[in-house]
Amino acid sequence: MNDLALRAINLTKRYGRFTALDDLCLEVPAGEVFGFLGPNGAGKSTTIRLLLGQVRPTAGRAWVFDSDAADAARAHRSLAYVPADVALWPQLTGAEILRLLACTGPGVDLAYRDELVQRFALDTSRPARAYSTGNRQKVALVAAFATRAPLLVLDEPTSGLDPLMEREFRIAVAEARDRGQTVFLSSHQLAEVEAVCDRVAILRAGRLVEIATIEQLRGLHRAEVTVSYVGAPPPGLELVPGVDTVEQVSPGRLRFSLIGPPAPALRALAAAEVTALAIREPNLEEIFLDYYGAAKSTR
Ligand SMILES: Nc1ncnc2c1ncn2[C@@H]1O[C@H](COP(=O)(O)OP(=O)(O)OP(=O)(O)O)[C@@H](O)[C@H]1O
Repeated sequence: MNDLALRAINLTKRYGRFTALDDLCLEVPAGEVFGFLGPNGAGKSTTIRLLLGQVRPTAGRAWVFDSDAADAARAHRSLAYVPADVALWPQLTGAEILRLLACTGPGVDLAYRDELVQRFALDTSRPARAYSTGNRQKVALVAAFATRAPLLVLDEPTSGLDPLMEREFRIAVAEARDRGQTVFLSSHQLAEVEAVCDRVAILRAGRLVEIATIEQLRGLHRAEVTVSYVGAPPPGLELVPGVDTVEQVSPGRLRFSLIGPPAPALRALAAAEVTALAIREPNLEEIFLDYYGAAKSTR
């Protein structure tokens, strides 16, 4: 099987004169847990629909392993999909739905499925019409995680789950990774993406603005440094490359923001009698807001 689970080349979708997705180039290696982020309307669902072969690209192409994404019947043999709005057969019970879904995919680990039903505290004896949004989501997640499909495409999969179930979700993603499955996770839950993903892509107004590991993203964004010292403050700190907004928070205490490697700033600090130093790296939410803040006016 191909080493790439997903590949998009110049993938573009226009609706009339409006460009929902613009020239997306993306590669997701098999076995990776990949986060797909973007504000509302950025083009995440459009991308997923293109990857699933549900809409045709205006330009470009996409592949799921060796299959052209447009050949949905073939491509879907190697993936399981959890949509953002899970719709189930209202008259069937959870158990009947899980049995039905098991017949459609590339095979199911039944023992693991039963374990997931317990872990997600899902009452499978009830008809789907009686399920809450979160319970419908659980049925779809249990069905997806229990398949042996090499690729799991999850579109906002935890929006209806409570924190305990979110925790189960994170564990299930880690187990999928351990089995060698690839996970493509579109999410608004930035802490979740930060916790489970190897790499993330950030989409803004239909364009890919960043694709990197969380560590790399942190390196591109501001860390907040707080330094305590006795005697004279470190001289010339504001002139050091990467240092910005130096602020005296109290006598003997400075705070500044730092982008890039800390070595030049540390050399400058060495000139003072530093008694304490704290570097707080940005979390994914702050990184995302950096991009999002700059994007507000563009769509
Ligand atoms: N069938 C369509 N016809 C016209 N415009 C569309 C169509 N589908 C999507 N769009 C537009 O394309 C843009 C991207 O939509 P998309 O649903 O991909 O965003 P998203 O990132 O998934 O957003 P959300 O996080 O809100 O789900 C939006 O501005 C949307 O209005």
